[in-house]
Amino acid sequence: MQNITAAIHVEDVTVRYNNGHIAIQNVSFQLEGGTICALLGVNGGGKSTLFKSIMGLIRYQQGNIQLCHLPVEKALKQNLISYVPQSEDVDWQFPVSVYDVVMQGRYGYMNFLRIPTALDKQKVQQAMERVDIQHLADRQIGELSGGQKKRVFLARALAQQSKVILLDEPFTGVDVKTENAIVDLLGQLRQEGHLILVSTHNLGSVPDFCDQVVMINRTVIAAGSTESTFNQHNLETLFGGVLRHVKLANQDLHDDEDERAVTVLTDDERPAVFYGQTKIDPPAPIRKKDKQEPPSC
Ligand SMILES: Nc1ncnc2c1ncn2[C@@H]1O[C@H](COP(=O)(O)OP(=O)(O)OP(=O)(O)O)[C@@H](O)[C@H]1O
Repeated sequence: MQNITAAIHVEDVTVRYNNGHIAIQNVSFQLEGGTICALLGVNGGGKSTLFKSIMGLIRYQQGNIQLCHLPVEKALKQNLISYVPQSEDVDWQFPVSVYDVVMQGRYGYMNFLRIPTALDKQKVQQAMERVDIQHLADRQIGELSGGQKKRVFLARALAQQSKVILLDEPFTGVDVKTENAIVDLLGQLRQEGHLILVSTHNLGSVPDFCDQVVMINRTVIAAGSTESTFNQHNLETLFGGVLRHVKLANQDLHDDEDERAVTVLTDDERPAVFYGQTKIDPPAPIRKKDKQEPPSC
């Protein structure tokens, strides 16, 4: 157990659901510890399916997955991997307290009677404090806000002390403060040698906190360091269009010379600005007295 290092090896994995739909096909990539990797893709691109395959929750028809250089089943038994699911995948009506949910992270260390030891209680307390939810310990999970629920599941992952952490859209529905707190926490976990795979639709923050990127649309479109992979070509291939105002690893993608996505329609003195099909807040109207007169000669 001492020499085990965080790693995910996915090799040529294909998942076909019972209705015949192939959700992911020939997916391959490798990640090592001390890394935060963004998993990016369109809705329905196969991100959750990939997470569930890595967690051993669904079967794949082809290929192989190894966690920390072990078969998935063994890695799960050794508590080497934890999973923060999408909110939609959780039954919030289930009558269980915040403390109990975080304690679930310790189940793998208990025998079948599931009686927590002093160490289990200590780890749960520490995990709740680390994400600042200790004051919510006795609350029912279903009573919490979206951001609080996310933090509860993060605390469960922390209590589990796993080497690999999968997070399925942790930033959906959370405020900026909570998002920043989660990003800070992930940075600390990376420093501690954990491997974090995080799916997100929040492209703007990817270069700020992720050092690796895997782009998936049924199969892997691109994978590698953020610097070499999170670029305009790959993003446009992945999302099938023109992207604007996304901060790339080394530069800003915005380019006013590119007329494909930005249309400025002059409406009297108040221009309307569109990014693709989306109208954004127009700039302040140009007041006549602000207008510069051409220099007189
Ligand atoms: N249980 C299922 N049975 C059949 N098809 C499924 C099942 N779950 C997902 N799918 C299909 O597999 C594809 C991939 O779904 P998945 O949930 O993995 O995508 P995703 O990338 O996580 O999407 P999102 O960004 O919307 O969460 C989709 O076309 C979806 O409709």
